[in-house]
Amino acid sequence: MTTFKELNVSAPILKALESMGFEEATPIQAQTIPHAIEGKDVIGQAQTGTGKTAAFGIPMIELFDANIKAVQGLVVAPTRELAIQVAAEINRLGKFKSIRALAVYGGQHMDRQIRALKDRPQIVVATPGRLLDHLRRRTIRLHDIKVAVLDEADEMLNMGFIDDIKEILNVIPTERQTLLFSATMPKEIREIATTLMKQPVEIKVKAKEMTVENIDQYFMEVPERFKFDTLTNHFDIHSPTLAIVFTRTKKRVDEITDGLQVRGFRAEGIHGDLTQGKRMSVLNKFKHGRIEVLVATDVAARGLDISGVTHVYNFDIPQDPESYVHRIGRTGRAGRTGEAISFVTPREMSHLRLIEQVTKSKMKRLVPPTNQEAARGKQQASAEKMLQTIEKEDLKSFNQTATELLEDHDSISVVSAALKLLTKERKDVPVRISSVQPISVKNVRGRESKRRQSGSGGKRFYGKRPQGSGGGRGGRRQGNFQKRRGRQK
Ligand SMILES: Nc1ncnc2c1ncn2[C@@H]1O[C@H](COP(=O)(O)OP(=O)(O)OP(=O)(O)O)[C@@H](O)[C@H]1O
Ligand SMILES: [Mg+2]
Repeated sequence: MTTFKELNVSAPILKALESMGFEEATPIQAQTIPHAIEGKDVIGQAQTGTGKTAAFGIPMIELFDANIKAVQGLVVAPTRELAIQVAAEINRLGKFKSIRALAVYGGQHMDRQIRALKDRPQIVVATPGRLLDHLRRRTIRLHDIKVAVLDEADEMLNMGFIDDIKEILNVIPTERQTLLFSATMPKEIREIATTLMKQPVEIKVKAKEMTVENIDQYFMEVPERFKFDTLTNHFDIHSPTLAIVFTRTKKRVDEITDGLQVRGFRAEGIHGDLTQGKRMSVLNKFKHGRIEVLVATDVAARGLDISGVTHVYNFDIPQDPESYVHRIGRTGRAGRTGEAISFVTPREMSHLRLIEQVTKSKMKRLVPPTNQEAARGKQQASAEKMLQTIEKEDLKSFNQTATELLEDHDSISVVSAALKLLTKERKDVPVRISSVQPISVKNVRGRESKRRQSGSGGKRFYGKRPQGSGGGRGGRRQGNFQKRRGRQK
């Protein structure tokens, strides 16, 4: 265990860390902060939710001068929401040293951003497209940059972003320090990365699996046409509190969201075709628990830190193993537990095995729940509500009526009626989700060989990915109830 003081972090940052409730450095922080403060280039790889943001945020704040009114640090992140989140975390860390970070991203008014940039924040956290816009309009100067960070580095250096990143890095002085972070770093990407760096120190927090061990991983073999009913049945049994449901296309995000709403779940979708205002409002609702299910493309797969996500569903299994790691990493963060459930069509079983192999993790098979089990699950949730009321509430004022009821009716009928009233009628409206091609190892190989022909020699496909994600949360109440009854999960 390493304290931040032992890492020679200065007083204003220690004060901020204390106010944030960070008591000890996480392993990636303990291992990277000293090298980064020394001025070394670093490639840092550690599992999802283990504090990589502060691992690059703290050294930047330490190295920068609040009196210099110029952008001294740049963080590039793949999505707008992530840029906003990273800037917010850096602002919390830098508060007592007056180091400010500004998020610069697409979908926001250019004028407003230009004005904010004129205030000369010390750190800019940007998405690549918008940053290039500013560079071309000369509304941002990157000449004083001392440290450049690629968060989600492997994503930033895949085929979809590499040219933008090179264009950005070309503008930054070569004596810069470059820091790269991600939970995944495929070998091919690591090779590209090192060409952009100066003798980087490579830090890989040793872990048996690429995924976090406090996420329980499951899969269900379920034909495409039964996926949606399986999802709502699972919700009924586990009553998720906050869940993300990841799916492959924007269209499916919309369809699943609509279907969930029709069936009475508080769900909203997020994907790249929505306005920035809508994306933010959906995410905020989810963060504050005003919706229980977030349906998403991979746009929400990387980096987002939403506390209390209990369940991640892969409604569609992701194309590549890295995407799997990042998607399920939206739960089980900062030492918490979580569950990940992946739906796999029979033809995709070999793809699931490939994901297990690459991530060195094992998913346990779950049998898809039946409608009867779902109906019973909902009753149990109601029973749990009743038990909690018995334990916590003062029921004296109801006693007289209860006694009268029991004089005329047997207790089973009275309790059954109470349960019926408490249990939400399931709106069994048929929902049709338009189907997609199953992913198969063959598909992936096809793309690989295309990539090899283009001379990249990669083992897997790292092209621009579809954006999306989703989620939900589930059943602590239910779990307690079942435990009391001594039932297995
Ligand atoms: N030393 C610490 N002590 C306690 N909490 C911490 C510490 N460092 C970071 N955290 C918290 O842990 C959570 C996860 O951190 P962060 O988002 O930086 O993870 P990450 O490694 O970047 O994950 P991902 O790979 O998903 O991007 C955040 O809520 C963060 O505030
Ligand atoms: Mg991160």
